[in-house]
Amino acid sequence: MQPPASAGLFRSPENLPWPYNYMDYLVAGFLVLTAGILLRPWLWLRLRNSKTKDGDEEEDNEEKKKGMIPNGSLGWPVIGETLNFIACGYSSRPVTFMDKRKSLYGKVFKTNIIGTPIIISTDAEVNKVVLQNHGNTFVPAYPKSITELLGENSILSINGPHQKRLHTLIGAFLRSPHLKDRITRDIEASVVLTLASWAQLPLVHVQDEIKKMTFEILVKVLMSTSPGEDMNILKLEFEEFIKGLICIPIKFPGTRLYKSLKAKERLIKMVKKVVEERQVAMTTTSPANDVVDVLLRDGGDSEKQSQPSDFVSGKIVEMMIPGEETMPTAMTLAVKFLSDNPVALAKLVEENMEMKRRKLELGEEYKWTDYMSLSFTQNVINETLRMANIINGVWRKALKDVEIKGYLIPKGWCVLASFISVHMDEDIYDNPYQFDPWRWDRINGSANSSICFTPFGGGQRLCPGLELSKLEISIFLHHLVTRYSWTAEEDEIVSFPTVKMKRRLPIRVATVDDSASPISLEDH
Ligand code: HEM
Repeated sequence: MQPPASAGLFRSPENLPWPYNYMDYLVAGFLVLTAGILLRPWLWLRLRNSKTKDGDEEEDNEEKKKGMIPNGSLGWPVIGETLNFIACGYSSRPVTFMDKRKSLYGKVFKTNIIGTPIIISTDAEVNKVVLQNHGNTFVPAYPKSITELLGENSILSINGPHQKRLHTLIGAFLRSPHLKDRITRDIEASVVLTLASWAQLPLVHVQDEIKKMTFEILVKVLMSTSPGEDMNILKLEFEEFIKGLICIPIKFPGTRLYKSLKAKERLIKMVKKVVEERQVAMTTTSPANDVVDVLLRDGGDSEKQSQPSDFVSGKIVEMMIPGEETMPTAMTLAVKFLSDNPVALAKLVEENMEMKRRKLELGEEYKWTDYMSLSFTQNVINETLRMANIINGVWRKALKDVEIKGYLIPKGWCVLASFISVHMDEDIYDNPYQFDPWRWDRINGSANSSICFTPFGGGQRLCPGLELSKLEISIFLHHLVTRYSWTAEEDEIVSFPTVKMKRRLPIRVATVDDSASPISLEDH
């Protein structure tokens, strides 16, 4: 019998026996194997969630007892719903991905992104539970490139008592009035100089120009290094290092990940030099001046031992990551939203000019508490953070089966607690796409305000830089609006892979009031 003309994946060249030649078997075998491997997670997900007629009754009951895996679609094999997720991220409304599924399946739904089963929560109460756990139920889940670059013991990925201890230690320092008193002067100096330089330029790309300033402030807080040659090298190495945070996780000479790991080594070496010098001159009598001091002194009382310099240098480099990108983005977007909302800007100018006049009359310099007492300015900052969604949610992995509000999150699955969905939910915020700083006068103090507003996360991993960030933005806005005016060119926000201005927010700055001020360039 002859094979049909189309039979065989590779047609037998001559008279090899029917049905197929050895190449056909090889290729068919390969395809079956590949399909098997690729389909496995998808099939597993289907099976895990389906209630088959002949399914194990005991397991079925157990599932009922524990709640149900949320509804949703797992999309295509392997790629799941990744393409749609990314496409929405690139659009002007990244929350569309969530909104569409929320209307189909409810506030908590399942999906599959890059072959990973994920439960996405757009429910503020579920998010609260995910954030609040103590590291024994949910652990941070980052892409492989990030875990490689952070290392196993990074402050961003460790769990349990060690994380709690470090978090408390660093948080207490960053919130301390001693730091805020001291750092206010440094922030003012950087802001005043930066803004003065902007007024000299024909066009300022806020997103780029602001980065230098926020990095300098961050490094001052972490290790007291002042602007200069070392700072410039540190910044260059850091930029090289973070380029690898989102990349293909392949590590050999020439790859992005490899270059970033090398930059991290050089960065740690530079920081270590500062740490070792500090170790020699260390006293414990005066309050800690920076995070290096805090970490070196840790354990001084109870264990009578300082942390080794390797450990401290590693932590300092890791702490540059969460502060470096978020701060400039928050300030850039504040400028953007104010440019688009002249009424809010006028109110902001009024409040800040009023404080400036008062301080001048009293002949006092600003205290950090003055900046933080400006209620409309704080409203502007909250509204910016709500709409900006710089960290649009946090990813966690479940260490065991967990039930929240009747939803089962199975062991091994990822959960995305979506902050952006809550921040842009019209049932929570009326006209969520409208920049309305006045809304915070209505919201503040209401029952759900804290769980529905989480730009800094919450629970065990609540951002320890929260208060410092707000202080820094307040100082920046104060000096911007009391001394300068600006016109912004057309630009739009993009949200993927991180929040950015498409054209880096070009503005033209003009000096409106260089008269006497509690702060002047000469002070610095
Ligand atoms: C507008 C600015 C900022 C935003 C929106 C922001 C947001 C966040 C969020 C959402 C988290 C929680 C991540 C999670 O739960 O996995 C976080 C954690 C963290 N942030 Fe910030 N952050 C900002 C500025 C800063 C600054 C200036 C610093 C440093 C001085 C900082 C240091 C940290 C650290 C160390 C963590 C990890 C805490 C832990 O896991 O224990 N952040 N931040």
